[in-house]
Amino acid sequence: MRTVRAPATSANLGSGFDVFGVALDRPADVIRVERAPRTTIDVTGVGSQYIPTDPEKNVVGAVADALDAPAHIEIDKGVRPSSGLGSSAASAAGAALALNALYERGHTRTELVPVAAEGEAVVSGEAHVDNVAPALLGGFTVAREDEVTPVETDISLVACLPEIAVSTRDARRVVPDRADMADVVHTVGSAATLTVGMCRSDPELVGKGMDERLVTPARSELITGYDAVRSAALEAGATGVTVSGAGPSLLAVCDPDERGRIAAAMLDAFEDAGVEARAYKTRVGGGADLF
Ligand SMILES: Nc1ncnc2c1ncn2[C@@H]1O[C@H](COP(=O)(O)OP(=O)(O)O)[C@@H](O)[C@H]1O
Ligand SMILES: N[C@@H](CCOP(=O)(O)O)C(=O)O
Repeated sequence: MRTVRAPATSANLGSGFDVFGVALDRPADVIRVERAPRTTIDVTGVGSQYIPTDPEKNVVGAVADALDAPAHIEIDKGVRPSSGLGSSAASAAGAALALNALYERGHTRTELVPVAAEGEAVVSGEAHVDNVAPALLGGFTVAREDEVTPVETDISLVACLPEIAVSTRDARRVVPDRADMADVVHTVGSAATLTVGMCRSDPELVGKGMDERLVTPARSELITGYDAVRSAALEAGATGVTVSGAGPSLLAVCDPDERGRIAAAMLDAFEDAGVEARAYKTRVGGGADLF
């Protein structure tokens, strides 16, 4: 038997749609795998009632197929599904690392990124790697078609998850097909600023670099209370706030000591909008741990 703790992740960070991602030090899924003649799946934990156990429909089934590694797979969910916190990616990355060890396949973590992305294709229709890359490699990751670059960084965050479900598949449908050149130039400037901020562990630059006008405006409309919660976080000291992944979570960047105040302000603003929410005071963390 092998066990993996696989972290939540936050993709996009505003200006890096389908490119940027960070591993969060909490919450996380725990995946246990045991050799078996065919793949079977048990799911417990947060939101487990919404997660299929059919290997054709659960992300870990696609990962087991891709590695030719049938197993009994137990998933203890710490990352709620349809959260914008890489719930499906945590399970896919965790299963990839655990099954690779169980069957001694010998793949590196970097080689497991496209394997785990096969799981993402099951739920969102596309094998995007911006969540599975940080879930496996840790830190801040920049994903291109042909490679992923991980960067170690020390950045504090608050992730605020409202009791709203936004599926990644639905949130991809609202992304515009075309962009105005001025908005593209603005986004490139933001993405570059954010990248420098991550390399320097500078929350001011990271927060500034989240700003963009291509994808976030359409997606924020799917989140009740978004504008009020974002303003509350900025007033409480966040250096930048945006939609986490495809939503509905919001991600705020800040100094470590400001996390409590920002979390409270975001929860209050969601409550005023009639939405229950929970907040994670977190930071950019490491990749999945294999036990
Ligand atoms: N192991 C899994 N963990 C989480 N969600 C899963 C898993 N397997 C399949 N799913 C399905 O994936 C969808 C959630 O994925 P997604 O919409 O990408 O949300 P998130 O942003 O949290 O990753 C849900 O419909 C859920 O039932
Ligand atoms: N780049 C993807 C990221 C989806 O992240 P998730 O955590 O919401 O699954 C997108 O923006 O669609």
